[in-house]
Amino acid sequence: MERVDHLAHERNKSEFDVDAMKIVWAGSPHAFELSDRISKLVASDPGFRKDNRTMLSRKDLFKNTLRKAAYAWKTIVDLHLSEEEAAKLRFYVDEPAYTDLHWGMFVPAIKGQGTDEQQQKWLPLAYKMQIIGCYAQTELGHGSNVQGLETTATFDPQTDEFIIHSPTLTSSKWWPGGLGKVATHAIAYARLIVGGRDYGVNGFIVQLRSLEDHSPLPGITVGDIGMKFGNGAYNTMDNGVLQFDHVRIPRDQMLMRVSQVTREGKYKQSDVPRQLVYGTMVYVRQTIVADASCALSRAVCIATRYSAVRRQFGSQNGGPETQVIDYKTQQSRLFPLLASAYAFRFIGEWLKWLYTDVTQRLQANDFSTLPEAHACTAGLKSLTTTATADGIEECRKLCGGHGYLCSSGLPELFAVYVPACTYEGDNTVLLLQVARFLMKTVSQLGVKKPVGTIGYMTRVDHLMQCRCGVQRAEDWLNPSALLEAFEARAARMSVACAQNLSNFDNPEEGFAELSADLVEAAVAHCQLIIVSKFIEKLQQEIPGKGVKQQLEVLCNIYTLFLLHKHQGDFLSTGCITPKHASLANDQLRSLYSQVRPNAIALVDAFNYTDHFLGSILGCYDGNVYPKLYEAAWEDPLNDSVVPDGYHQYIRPLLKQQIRTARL
Ligand SMILES: CC/C=C\C/C=C\C/C=C\C/C=C\C/C=C\CCCC(=O)SCCNC(=O)CCNC(=O)[C@H](O)C(C)(C)COP(=O)(O)OP(=O)(O)OC[C@H]1O[C@@H](n2cnc3c(N)ncnc32)[C@H](O)[C@@H]1OP(=O)(O)O
Ligand SMILES: Cc1cc2nc3c(=O)[nH]c(=O)nc-3n(C[C@H](O)[C@H](O)[C@H](O)COP(=O)(O)OP(=O)(O)OC[C@H]3O[C@@H](n4cnc5c(N)ncnc54)[C@H](O)[C@@H]3O)c2cc1C
Repeated sequence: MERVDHLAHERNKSEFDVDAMKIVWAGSPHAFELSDRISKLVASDPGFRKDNRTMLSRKDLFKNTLRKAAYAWKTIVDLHLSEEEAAKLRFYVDEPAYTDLHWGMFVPAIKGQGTDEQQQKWLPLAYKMQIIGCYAQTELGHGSNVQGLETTATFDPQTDEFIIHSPTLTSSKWWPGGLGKVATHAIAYARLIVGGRDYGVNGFIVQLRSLEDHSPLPGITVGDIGMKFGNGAYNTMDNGVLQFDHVRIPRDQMLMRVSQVTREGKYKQSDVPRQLVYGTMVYVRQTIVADASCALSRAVCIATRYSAVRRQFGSQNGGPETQVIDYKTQQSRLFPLLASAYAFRFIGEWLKWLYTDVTQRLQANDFSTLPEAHACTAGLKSLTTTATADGIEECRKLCGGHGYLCSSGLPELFAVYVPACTYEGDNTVLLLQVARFLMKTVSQLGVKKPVGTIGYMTRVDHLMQCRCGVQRAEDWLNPSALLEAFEARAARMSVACAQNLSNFDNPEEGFAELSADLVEAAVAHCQLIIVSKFIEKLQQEIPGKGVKQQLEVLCNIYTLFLLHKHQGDFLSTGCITPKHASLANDQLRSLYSQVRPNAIALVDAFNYTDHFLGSILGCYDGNVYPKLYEAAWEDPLNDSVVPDGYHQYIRPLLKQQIRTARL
């Protein structure tokens, strides 16, 4: 049967080269080819079907995930996929699994915190999946406060071993993914105790389960922590609980890049900063930022395609009703999210560069950029995950009632994504880290020259008093005007916090009291980073007809939308006047009209297969209604016309004979 493209008229309207935009989105021709090939491979393989996930019981769901993970591994081995191809394959399989933590945290923790010998011993086993690892840091009583962890690792010089122990209920490890039912090993974080002295938290490689029959080793109590938010969703993951009862491990299973314990029981600190114990979190926060654009673009693709298909009101003389994408309110909710998806794509790319740079510097014993890398990864993780989680939910609402159906793909996407606001650092806690970095920067102005993402602070005197030069709406398209407004707002908010802090005798008390303002200053700083990197990206040559122009429109939408949303900050700090705010709003409306004819092509540029999108509302051909209708009949509840339970619970009701005065 011939397939009709219900969105063809939309695709014909586009004013730019979609294939060239696909390459910009992917990052390079190589990245595009890789992504395109692997996504099609996964989509065409029935072994990776995922349309029944929300209907399965937890046990069936979990077993199905185990099957898929094993099948993915077999595919990787059989096809001799490279590391890069294998990672893409896992991404397109699109099912949270223990493998995320094995490859995403266990392996990086050994690479980042293990000595050369430890890497040589453990990495080959992990690469071949002869051991499966997880990252066991969080405990029942402490997640954010890593220094408050209670698990102990006490050195026993008699046997040259550490004794890993959970002294209290609250010291039980709680949350690690992959731990509950699968991992054979953990990087467990514990307080290092040597000669009766507490040297703080360190990582240890601990075997949890037998490699023969998978039973927990002596002294290990381990299990799953139970159902989480949403059907399907993150319940494919076995987040676990773990208690140690005096478990002994050899001394060389302490990760010893940052500090060491000798055979004689001497504690030694390397000349690398102690904060490198937190290095895996910096790495994963960076990957989470890169991943945010994937989740947001997916939701935006669904909502944009469906908004072009859906019609409500406005029929003239029996003609077609209005496509909901043509309503200005729909555009003002949807297009900033489309622009954010692109903005997050580019900030993810930049953060990857920053992370690579800091890693190379660390290898050369240059630790100078570590605080900035920590602040950037923490702040951008917080900003992008909050905006993405909120954005997915907004996309659900943009799809009206049908967005609430699991077959829209949006409920599951939201349920899988929303814990990103919590894991790898609660988003507020992370913004407070950024605020500390900003306050330190302001307090050292004149002593230490701010560089990198805080380089704008060198012009603090100018930024504290500059006036916005915008006179007409179009002036807001000038990148310098936009940048200066964002820099001035960030600088003024930080300086105001620093001044207020100086009124407190005890700085920590002041920090706690002013923490809500500090979080807002941190948000302003992080938004400035995203805006400035988007603008920088557009200063490069970007090939393809009309591609750069579309990206300029999106960059302006992203920036002016933020200015509109946070106009309270801009007005109260005197960076702009109400007139400037009103002109920005006029310009924003004009930009929405410019993006409208290109909206479908801009989401096509994500190059998502229907399999990956997992959404009837977002399907490429826009043939939504027949697919929704068919899918309804496939629900197990429709297996029989008369439901199970009719004879027990419905018929007796209908047949009851109640004699009361009223009836
Ligand atoms: C897993 C990935 C899989 C696949 C990859 C593919 C895609 C990825 C996309 C998605 C991921 C998908 C699935 C993953 C799912 C779940 C994984 C979740 C895993 C976890 O959650 S692991 C547990 C994470 N836990 C946390 O994040 C805890 C948060 N808390 C902290 O980080 C810290 O405790 C703190 C920073 C909040 C405070 O610590 P502190 O009290 O010790 O610090 P101080 O405030 O006193 O600071 C001291 C000093 O150190 C500096 N600092 C702090 N942290 C760091 C750091 N990380 N790096 C460098 N420096 C750091 C701080 O600035 C201070 O410096 P100063 O100069 O002294 O001021
Ligand atoms: C799905 C999922 C997967 C996870 N996977 C892993 C894993 O693989 N390995 C692992 O080790 N951990 C994992 N975690 C745990 C995760 O890292 C922690 O939950 C996270 O770091 C937050 O810590 P918490 O739960 O202690 O939150 P809390 O710190 O208890 O936060 C509760 C509230 O207190 C606020 N708060 C806390 N401290 C402050 C402060 N100083 N100032 C102001 N407000 C504050 C927070 O903003 C929040 O609103 C996972 C969690 C989830 C949800």
